[in-house]
Amino acid sequence: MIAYVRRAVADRILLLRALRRAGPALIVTISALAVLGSLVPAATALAVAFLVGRVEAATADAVLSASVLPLGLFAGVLIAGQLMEAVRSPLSGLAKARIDGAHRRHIIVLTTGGSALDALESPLVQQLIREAKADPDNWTQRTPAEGALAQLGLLGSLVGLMGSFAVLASYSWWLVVMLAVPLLVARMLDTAGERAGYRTWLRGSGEGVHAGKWKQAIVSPGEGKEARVFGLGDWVVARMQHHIGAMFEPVWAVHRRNMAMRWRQALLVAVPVGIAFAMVADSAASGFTSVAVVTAVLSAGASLHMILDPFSDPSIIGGVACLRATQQLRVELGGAEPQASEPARAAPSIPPSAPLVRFEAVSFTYPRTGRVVLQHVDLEIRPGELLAIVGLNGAGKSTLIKLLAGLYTPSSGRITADGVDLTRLGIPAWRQRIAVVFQDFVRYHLSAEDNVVLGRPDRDPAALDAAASDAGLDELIARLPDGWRTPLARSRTGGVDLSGGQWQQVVLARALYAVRTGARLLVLDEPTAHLDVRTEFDVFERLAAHKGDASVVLISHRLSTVRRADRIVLLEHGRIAESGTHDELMTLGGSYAEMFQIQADRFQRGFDDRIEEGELL
Ligand SMILES: Nc1ncnc2c1ncn2[C@@H]1O[C@H](COP(=O)(O)OP(=O)(O)OP(=O)(O)O)[C@@H](O)[C@H]1O
Repeated sequence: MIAYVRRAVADRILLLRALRRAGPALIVTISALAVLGSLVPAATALAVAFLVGRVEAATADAVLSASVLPLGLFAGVLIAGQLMEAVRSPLSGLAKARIDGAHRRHIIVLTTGGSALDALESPLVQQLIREAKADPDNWTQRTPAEGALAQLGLLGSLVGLMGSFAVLASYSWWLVVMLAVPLLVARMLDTAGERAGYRTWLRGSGEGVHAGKWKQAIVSPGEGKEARVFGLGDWVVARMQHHIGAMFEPVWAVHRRNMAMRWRQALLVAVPVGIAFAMVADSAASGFTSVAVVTAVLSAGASLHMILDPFSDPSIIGGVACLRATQQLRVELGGAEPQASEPARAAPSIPPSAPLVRFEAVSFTYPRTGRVVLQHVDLEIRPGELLAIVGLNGAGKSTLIKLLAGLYTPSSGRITADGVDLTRLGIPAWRQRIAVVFQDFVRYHLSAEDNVVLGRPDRDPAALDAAASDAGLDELIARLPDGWRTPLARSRTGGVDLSGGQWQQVVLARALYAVRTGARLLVLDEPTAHLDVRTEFDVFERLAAHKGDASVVLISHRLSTVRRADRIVLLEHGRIAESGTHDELMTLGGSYAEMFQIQADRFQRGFDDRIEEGELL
């Protein structure tokens, strides 16, 4: 019981703290309106009693004149109630936008801050993000603002409750106990039912994720293509319905059970109210109580039901769940309370030149897998060099890049830049120094300019044009209907769709723009996989010509392209098997030489020169 009360108090405090984000003036105004609004039922009861009393006391020909004042008061109370509600509604909307907006920003900062990628892959973290994101997918979810404002309404209700109790107590204190206790118990039962519904939804919310994926498979232009070509429409809809059913059937079952059990609450409310009203009426009939007092008591008793309604408000349950999930998410993602505006933490500064990067005995295992992907990797990326990393599928090339980008930390060993461990350097500072193009880069539905600049501070138009020209993107930009401002998605007004190769040019320009605006280590994970051999070669030449003094790490499956790199590293089963220039590796006659020969033969026979797993003897 003590634990229950303690938790209930903690929940209330959590909700009240969320209110701070709306600003004090707004909250004070909404609170005042809530308190005044909740006094309306008690004031109405008193006005009715006043009216009845005046009518009762008046002679037959003076009834009308005696009614004018109480009727005016009655109307005034009703109109004031309506006006307060009319003002409260938009103010609550404003508070909701402020509170939920700040909360969403908090979640974004939390999930994008630090090197949270490994944590983001955890099913628990994904579940917490779904709960905490304050962006309801369906009717069962609530936001912190909805909970916090409902909590405020509840405080108003408490004041209203006191008002109605005062009216009841003016007749008799036992009436207060007789009506209030069963009502509170009924509300507690309601709340327990609501909580059970919410918990059931939570357990099945993963099904909602699957349903969302199937929905996307139909409506998104990219995935929708396959659904149409293969005639998958009905099948996809059936899958979607299956998951929606799996999510909501148990929730409906709880709600059905809640409704079936509502007779308990009905009895709890109806029996004492019936008895109390009968006793008050009997007292009036016996002449012990005036009709006016009886009217006031009956009205106040009836209004209790209305006032107590918010006690089981699902918004409070949902809002608390959202905030609790946020607290847990913060713990899972590293504990510290992130501040978007917080200045980058003091870190050893790195010079504006290309860094000397060292992998020192780095081993890595993806969380929750147990499989070692990189084993004791010792690797140096020298300032200004063009280093190529090659290897068969699954050798660990992309993993090495993710470690370099600070998306994961080594399971053992360390990575240093100019002798400073990346973890000491601070990942945000390090990320300003490197630009990475991933194999599965994101095609943002933004303008061409935003796709290239992408989050780098201080937009530099000259660097933008220069990067486009370096990447061979300038001709395409000139042909776009609105130049740099054209959205790169046909689903956007005036937008266009680019081919796979054109997208790679955009992404290459993104990397070169980063180099022109401060990055000194450019990392490219198969940036040219969609390009034909000649175009890839051109891109590589451009890169070598325009990288300036930046270092470049390039992953490619096409050995004909990487042969011009300063150094080539062959990764095999997570270990560096060979390292040297193209000529050195060919002389060595190892796996690299064998792969190169196979690709060259294929190319001469008219095939693409990429090599896949299984082709090596
Ligand atoms: N997020 C992840 N969680 C668990 N395992 C992963 C994850 N990403 C990659 N792996 C595993 O790590 C191994 C190395 O993958 P990686 O993507 O680094 O290889 P790669 O050399 O880049 O391959 P490819 O040439 O096909 O891109 C693979 O066995 C892969 O299944």
